[in-house]
Amino acid sequence: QDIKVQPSPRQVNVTGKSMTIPVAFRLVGEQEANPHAIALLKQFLGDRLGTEGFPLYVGEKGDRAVRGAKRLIPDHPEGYYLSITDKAIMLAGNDERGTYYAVRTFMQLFHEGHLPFVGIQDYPDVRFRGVVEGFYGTPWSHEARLRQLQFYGENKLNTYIYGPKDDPFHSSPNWRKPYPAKEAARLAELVKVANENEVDFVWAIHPGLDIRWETSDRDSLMAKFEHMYDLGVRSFAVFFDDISGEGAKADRQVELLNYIDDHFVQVKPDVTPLIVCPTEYNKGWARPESGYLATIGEKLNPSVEVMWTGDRVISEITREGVEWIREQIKRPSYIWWNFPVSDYVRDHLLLGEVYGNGKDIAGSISGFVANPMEWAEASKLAIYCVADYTWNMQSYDRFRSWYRAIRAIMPENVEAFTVFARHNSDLGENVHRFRREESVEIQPVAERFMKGYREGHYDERDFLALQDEFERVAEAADLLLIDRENEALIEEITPWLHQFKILGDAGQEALAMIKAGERGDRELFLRKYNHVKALRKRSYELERQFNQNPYQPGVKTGTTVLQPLVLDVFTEATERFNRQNGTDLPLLADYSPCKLTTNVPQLEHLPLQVYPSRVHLTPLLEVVKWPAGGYLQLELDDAYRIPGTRLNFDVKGDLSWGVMEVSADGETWQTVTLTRDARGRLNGKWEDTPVKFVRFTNTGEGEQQVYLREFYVVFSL
Ligand SMILES: CCCCNC1=N[C@@H]2[C@@H](O)[C@H](O)[C@@H](CO)O[C@@H]2S1
Repeated sequence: QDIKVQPSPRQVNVTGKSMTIPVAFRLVGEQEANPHAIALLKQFLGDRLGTEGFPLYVGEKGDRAVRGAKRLIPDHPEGYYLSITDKAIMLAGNDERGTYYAVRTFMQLFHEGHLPFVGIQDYPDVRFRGVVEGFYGTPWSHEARLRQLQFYGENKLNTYIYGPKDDPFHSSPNWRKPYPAKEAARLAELVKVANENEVDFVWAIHPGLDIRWETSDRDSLMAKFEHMYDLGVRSFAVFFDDISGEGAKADRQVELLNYIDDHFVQVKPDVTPLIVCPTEYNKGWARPESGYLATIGEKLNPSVEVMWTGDRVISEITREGVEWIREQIKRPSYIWWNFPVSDYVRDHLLLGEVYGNGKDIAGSISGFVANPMEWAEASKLAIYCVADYTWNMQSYDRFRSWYRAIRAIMPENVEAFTVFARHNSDLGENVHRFRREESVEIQPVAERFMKGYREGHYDERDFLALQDEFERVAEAADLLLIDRENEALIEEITPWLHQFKILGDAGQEALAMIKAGERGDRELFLRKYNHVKALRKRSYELERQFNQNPYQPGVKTGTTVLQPLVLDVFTEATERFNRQNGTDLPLLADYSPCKLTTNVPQLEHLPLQVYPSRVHLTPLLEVVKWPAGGYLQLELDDAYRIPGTRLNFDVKGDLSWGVMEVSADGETWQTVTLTRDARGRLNGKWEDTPVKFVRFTNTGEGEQQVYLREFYVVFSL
């Protein structure tokens, strides 16, 4: 039978024969083998493991128990040789972690009472593989992290980087302080569980927002690392990302990092290489004239790992891209891949396939860690696929891996979760312009059907296929809402499941409008029309109630194909009904009363949040580089007696470099004085004249670096 092992092993030799599972195994090598591997084996085999029975040899290269396999063990970090014959079983690691991985693979070979006779030689493509908890938003809970570490052990991921932006002891101002006892105990427990799962727990510090380049702060940082070392941490990172000003200076950063490397990492016997997040962390932001990367490349100790997100903040990792950065930093880069992170599209779940990264990049990278969603369980889909991809790139198959991930995470509801994940994978319009495929199978059917329907002749088979898909959507939502196999996951995605149910119902009812219209059954048409409008309203109310946050509040699902299809069918059917019956049934308003124009590159595609009386700009997480002459303008669909504008550029110093203006016609502008309120936000008010345009311009001499925390216009009370 074909061997199903996750991640896909490199070299598998099957004989096609197998044996029934022995009732007892005689363990040989317990004293010398990796204790975590032995513990895992004991936990898995239970009382079948003892001093009698079928021989089971376990150990690392050089151990007596696996002496016979010496030249068969791959000479690669974390590599292993596994063999099952009618004589014995051999689990031989090239190092301690390799032995652990051999056990993990062995556990997956048990199948319906049989063990296949097989020889496996296996090792990972990428040295450091795993997850960086580096997103903005609610940090993962302690329980979620424990489940994650277990999941990484199961999937041969060896790295978890702890760096949640919103943890005050990771970032400013409390990075200087030790953790309080309760948090410290939890971190110590995470380190212990990480070790049991052969995962390096990397603790990251984010000092750049307020670090002073003096020995006092350097000593504070060293003391904090010692504190973390005492908690059991043996892997460390320093994040200099998303900062501006003093903390962003390359030579200062390098001086500090080399000091830490020389006086901490290199002197401790058991600390893994230091990892750094540079300030210029993607090619889009790299400024050769700044010399930042050149300084890193030339002066930073070669043993320090340098992270990189690719050509842009959110981007696919290509061979060309990693070879470019390797030239700059004079070492392989340690990839921080910003997927499935959704802190810039918080109303979406990213459950789609992992694709777009090169299969030929292993030679130019030292690490590959995924930055996940704040939804820990939902992120496992992508993390599973990243484990497969980074272990064995050449054999990676994006669909096979995704499908296996679904089976691993929701074994009792594979079909329902597949339907749900299929339609919750794209991000919608976003500031990074990063998009993912969604509803791939049904998309051509939807497109062909709408075209046919508009031209007056659609294919009934398409109609039925769409009806069937919407039925499956509704069914999947209900099946998953009552699922108990992974309650933590269901709890995370429940708002989206409710939205998904509404979508499934609305799709079926919109299609029923078509049939009622064709039959001239006015009463039935009106029933379906009213039902769809009611569903739409429920959907809006759900958006207002769940997942509220200052960035992208609400709950979006099926936004790329299914939602637009419901709207198109509803609109077309209603317009036809109105023409045939001389009625004026209103359509579903989906307009936006406001347009954004700007010449500030990072703001060009910023989505707007429209509320009944306000228009919000989506706040940005990153530093915005605002060039001289750069402007941001909101144009409303009409002139409103706007009572005011509020903006909150989180900058040190004043905003004298900028001016806020309003206009009724886009020709004559009047300046608005900005006053700062108690929370440091700037409010603009003007006398009571109609306004259609609001703009803010950098009228100063040079580029300004700001955090765009809040910019909204109130246009009716
Ligand atoms: C080289 C690695 C540094 C990456 N640092 C980043 N910081 C931000 C993260 O906290 C966010 O989650 C990510 C996505 O919005 O964007 C950037 S990516």
